[in-house]
Amino acid sequence: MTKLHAFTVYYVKKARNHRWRCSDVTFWCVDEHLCNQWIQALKELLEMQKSRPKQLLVYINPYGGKRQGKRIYEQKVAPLFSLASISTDVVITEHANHAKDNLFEVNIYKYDGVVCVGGDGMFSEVMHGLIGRIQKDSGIDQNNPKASLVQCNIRIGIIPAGSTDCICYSTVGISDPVTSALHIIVGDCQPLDVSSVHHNNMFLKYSVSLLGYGFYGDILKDSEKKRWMGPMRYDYSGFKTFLSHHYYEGTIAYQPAKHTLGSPRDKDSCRTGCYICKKSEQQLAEQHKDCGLKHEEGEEEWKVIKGKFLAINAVNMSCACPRSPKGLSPAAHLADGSADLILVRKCSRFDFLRYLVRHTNQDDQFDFPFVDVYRVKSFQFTSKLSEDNESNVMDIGKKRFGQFCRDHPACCCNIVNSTWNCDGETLDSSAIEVRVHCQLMKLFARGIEENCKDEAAYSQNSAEQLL
Ligand SMILES: CCCCCCCCCCCCC/C=C/[C@@H](O)[C@H](COP(=O)(O)O)NC(=O)CCCCC
Ligand SMILES: Nc1ncnc2c1ncn2[C@@H]1O[C@H](COP(=O)(O)OP(=O)(O)O)[C@@H](O)[C@H]1O
Ligand SMILES: [Ca+2]
Repeated sequence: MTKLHAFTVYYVKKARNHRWRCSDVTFWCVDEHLCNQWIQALKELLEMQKSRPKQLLVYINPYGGKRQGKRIYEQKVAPLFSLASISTDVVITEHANHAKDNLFEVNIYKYDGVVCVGGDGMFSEVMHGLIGRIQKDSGIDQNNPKASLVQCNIRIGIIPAGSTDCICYSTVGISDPVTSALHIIVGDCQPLDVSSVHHNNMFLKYSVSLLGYGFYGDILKDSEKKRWMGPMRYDYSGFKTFLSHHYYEGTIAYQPAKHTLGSPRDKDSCRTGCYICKKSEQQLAEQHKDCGLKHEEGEEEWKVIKGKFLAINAVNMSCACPRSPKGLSPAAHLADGSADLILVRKCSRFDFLRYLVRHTNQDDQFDFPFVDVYRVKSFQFTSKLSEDNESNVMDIGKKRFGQFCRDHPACCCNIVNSTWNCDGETLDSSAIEVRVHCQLMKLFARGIEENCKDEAAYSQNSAEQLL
């Protein structure tokens, strides 16, 4: 009998709904020399793909979402990394801020990327560690709201194992650990806008997805006490917050994003290879070339809006997630240097419910007289309460009354502050200054791909990426 020689090629197979799977094909050959030539040629081809990571630093939050992070990583992700010859240093976090603090201590420059296994909160922690570390190493003071921050070129990979997983869903199109692991292995790169949040020249946080005051801030504050419920806590607190129907009075000042081509009411969404984000990338490169001539932001116009709001949401991306597959702002861009500022004014409970329901169907959620949306590059918010406090017109009795009303479910009074929800973390201050930093960081992702039209297209694409 003739002796057969063989080698197996592992590759990415694209399935429905942006899901990727690892598949394999084995080649048989009678000629051993020919077989080895094939193996050598394939290895050389893979070696030429410089964007593929070889060494990764992995942080796992064992308590995120349904507490499955460790199992998901060990069973679904680690075997794929090992198949792709990626070496890893794995840290299972022991407390909040473990990953962030660790990123200030380790030699991050020896890694091709950092992977976080968890939800948006865990991603936020890793992002703060990386961006903070790069600024520290570059001598940039994060407390200066006008500082030009240094871009972070170490990519972050997200293995979704949290409660909302909006950043993963909005950049990949699905919350699926295997799909995300494969995007990391093939070395995808998706730049991402990051907003910096300051209060009185003091750095508070960075945000990449939702910065929400009012409705989403109140949901988060209430849901933190119910962490034991897992992802369901958001449904419980969402329902409770909807019933409480609190509105908040305040002033917003914003600078429109004039540099970008799109608008929040566009019908087209940001997709892989988005030309609007590419244009912003070119503008950024030009700005870096002649940084001395950079337009001073302070000189550009500010628009001011005062009012009573049920929700103030600033989103750097669509914020699509399994709860709302089109997101809070379906036409927001991942990397155009702008955020969409959504103002939901005081309205009836019924109208607010109609607004919320439109996040789950095809109808336009901005087509309401009480909803306004602006594409901005920076904004500031001051609540009526802090304005009053500053001008000393607030007496202690009024403050006490505020506390009383907040705890009273039937009362929608407006003399207490809400909390800012910053990518799932609460902020201590209600008065904030926000500035969008175009493409400050990068993810192992490629944005959401246009849907394949038919089965033939699936099989055509399937052999595209070898592992
Ligand atoms: C009548 C049905 C109405 C349903 C409306 C649903 C609209 C949902 C929009 C959700 C936007 C989510 C934006 C992302 C926020 C996350 O950063 C944050 C933290 O995530 P994680 O760390 O993974 O827990 N999640 C939230 O703030 C939860 C919002 C829940 C809203 C119900
Ligand atoms: N070992 C740990 N124990 C407690 N909290 C942690 C731990 N590791 C990370 N965290 C914190 O948990 C928070 C939520 O994590 P995340 O993974 O986003 O889960 P979820 O999506 O369920 O909120 C993050 O802000 C992170 O700082
Ligand atoms: Ca953006």
